[in-house]
Amino acid sequence: MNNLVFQKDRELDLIAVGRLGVDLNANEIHRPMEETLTFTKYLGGSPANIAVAISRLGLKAGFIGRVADDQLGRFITNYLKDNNIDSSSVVIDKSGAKTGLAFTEIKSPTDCSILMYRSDAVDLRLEVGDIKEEYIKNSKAILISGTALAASPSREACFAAVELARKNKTVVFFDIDYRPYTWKSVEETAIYYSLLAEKCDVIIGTREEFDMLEMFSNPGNKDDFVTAKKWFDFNAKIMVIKHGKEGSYAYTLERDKFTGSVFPVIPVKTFGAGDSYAGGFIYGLMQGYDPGKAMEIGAASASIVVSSHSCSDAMPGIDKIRRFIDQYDGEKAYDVENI
Ligand SMILES: Nc1ncnc2c1ncn2[C@@H]1O[C@H](COP(=O)(O)OP(=O)(O)O)[C@@H](O)[C@H]1O
Ligand SMILES: O=C(O)C[C@@H](O)[C@H](O)C(=O)COP(=O)(O)O
Repeated sequence: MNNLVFQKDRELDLIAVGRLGVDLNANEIHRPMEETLTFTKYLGGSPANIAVAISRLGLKAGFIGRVADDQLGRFITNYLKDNNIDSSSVVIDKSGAKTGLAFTEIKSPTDCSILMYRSDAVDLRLEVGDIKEEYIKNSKAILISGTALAASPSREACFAAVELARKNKTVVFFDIDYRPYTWKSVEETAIYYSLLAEKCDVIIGTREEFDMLEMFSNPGNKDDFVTAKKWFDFNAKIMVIKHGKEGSYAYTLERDKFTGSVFPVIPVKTFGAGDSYAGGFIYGLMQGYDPGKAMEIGAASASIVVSSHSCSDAMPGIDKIRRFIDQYDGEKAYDVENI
């Protein structure tokens, strides 16, 4: 059981809001990108990955975002449709703005990096007019991915989506997803993130992300409980603070603390952990599980995804997650294709 109230009789379970992008993951792994010859193209963008996770877990996901009116935009919308994600609120942008690209470098299981191409990124063209109350009213929850706050008009569109969600009792999840290169300054980031966080029901972020968020209100704080309490004084009901492969903690408004399990693996690459974790965790909460059990599903999903080449395409269904938990046998490399 958990303290969230999801409205019944809504067609959609979760609407993700924000970035639809493309990941280009190096095929020749364990090499620097300078020497990479070929890449595989996948759907990318943190909220897009989470929408795929939710859909693979058997819930009905929708998306609010903008895609370019070109081949990559069509690749993205086709991928959403093929994955049973409602794309009726994905707007085809005619301004000439381009899809954000994430080139990934996999030098070793722990040394990975992302080279982003995001000038005039189309996802940040999302407008308030793209946010339809009827759509949000028809979903049990929405998820805002923090990068969508980096610039106008996408920033205002996110605030509008959250206001409409609150008005219609649609639960608001906020995944901080802080990508420094998208922002002008850390001060600007902290201010807008904090303003949005005040309005959200569940906030998910890493310890470092909360350090950024609290740079004015709690400078130097490293205590997760102090962080959680700050947001409980606004609207938060569940707070999740992640500590990489050390695991994660959830705090509830009722002052319960849950320690998330972690299934350490020797990964193929490090990225994709946060998105798969968020997808599994949200799924668990929507099943009515307590935060501890929901975090276990998120952690197992993350272990599967970091053991795979892609983020979106590797998102597992619940049976695969359960089989992984059953077969888990300590920190080693897992052939997750065959679980
Ligand atoms: N190498 C790993 N092996 C197994 N699980 C991992 C690994 N790295 C991360 N995870 C899982 O993914 C969760 C989220 O990872 P984290 O790195 O904190 O997120 P982010 O990708 O947003 O920085 C962790 O709490 C943990 O459960
Ligand atoms: O979010 C992006 O634009 C890139 C993602 O698709 C990428 O694969 C990634 O960085 C995943 O994020 P994480 O789950 O927080 O590691």
